[in-house]
Amino acid sequence: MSAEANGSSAAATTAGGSLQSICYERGSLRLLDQRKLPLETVYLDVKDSTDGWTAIRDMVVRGAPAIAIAAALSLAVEVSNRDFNGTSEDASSLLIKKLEYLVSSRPTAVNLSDAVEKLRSLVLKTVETATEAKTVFQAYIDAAETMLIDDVASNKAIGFHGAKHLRSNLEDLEKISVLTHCNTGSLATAGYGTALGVIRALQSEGFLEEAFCTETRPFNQGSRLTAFELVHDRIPATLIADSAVAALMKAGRVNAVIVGADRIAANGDTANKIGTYNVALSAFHHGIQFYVAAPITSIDLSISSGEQIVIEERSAKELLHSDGGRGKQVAASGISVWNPAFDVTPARLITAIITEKGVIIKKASDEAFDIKGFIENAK
Ligand SMILES: CSC[C@@H](O)[C@@H](O)C(=O)COP(=O)(O)O
Repeated sequence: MSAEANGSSAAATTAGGSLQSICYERGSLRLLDQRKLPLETVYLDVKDSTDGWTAIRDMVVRGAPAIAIAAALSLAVEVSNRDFNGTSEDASSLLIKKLEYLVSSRPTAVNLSDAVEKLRSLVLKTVETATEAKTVFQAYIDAAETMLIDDVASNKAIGFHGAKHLRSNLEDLEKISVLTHCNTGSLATAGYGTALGVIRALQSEGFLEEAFCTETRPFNQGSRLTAFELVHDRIPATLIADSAVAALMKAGRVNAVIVGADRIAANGDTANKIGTYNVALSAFHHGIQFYVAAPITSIDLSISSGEQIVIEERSAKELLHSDGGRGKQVAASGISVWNPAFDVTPARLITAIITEKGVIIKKASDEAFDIKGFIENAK
């Protein structure tokens, strides 16, 4: 993976004005190094799946949809640029082996394993009729590129459904203030964002009073990335420490919470960035609506509850040192550390789940969601 320093913050902006963490054209993939934001805009060249795996594990690119797309495209670039003398079966085995490797980069977000499974099935289907390796590679590249395009459309639909739902649910308010946690914006997706996409939609409809973003320790996705996106889009916004959430709610300054998801179980239990559960408990105590905004690809119907979600644990250094592990030591030497990257918010604390197909709500008496039924009806 090679670094290409790119002097101005305009480098992280598309012609259309939205921030872009994944810059792709056939045969070339560059990822915005999110570890360096907001102070430096540096793109790293990703030449193959090994670079893709490293970029995901080391948090160059992060956020559930973005890591799935970056993984898929890193392999697309690898096969676009290589001379290959094998058969279609050889091409298929190579792709499947590399997909299995890519899925091992981070465990919690289901979007990555969902993308890998879809691409794997596509490769296996293609090889049934393809006689040449290049046909298998081409089918793979086309499918990976479609994932990039589809994600932006899906996020815009989440924004639309979310804003509509919140406007009707909070119709007695002229404008609302929304709290979010972690980063779920353009940087965490192919563009626009999920929870932050809903905030963008509320803002463009004139219904947003103010957005609050938490720091999201220890990696500071909120203070470094969400704050960066909110300032970039000129959305009225205030940064708070994670520990200020309850006080902010008690002061009556939040009307709704909207967060993203890394994996949603069939009953609606949701894994998201560590600290989300604290925010949900606080919202529940203060009678504030708590929404999850995520694409259908973040739903894992193979697990019945959040207890089955594997939670990634990250390096102690992220807590022991400042700047998410990249700065100087700030904790006492010798202390032991527990650093889970995600937690699970139980479905009973979640008001509704906003997807690109509409909003999943509970029956009044239910604590869980019927997500399977919703998806079947939405087909
Ligand atoms: C649209 S991104 C949704 C989630 O992936 C996001 O809220 C989150 O938890 C990201 O965690 P990260 O560790 O930064 O990858």
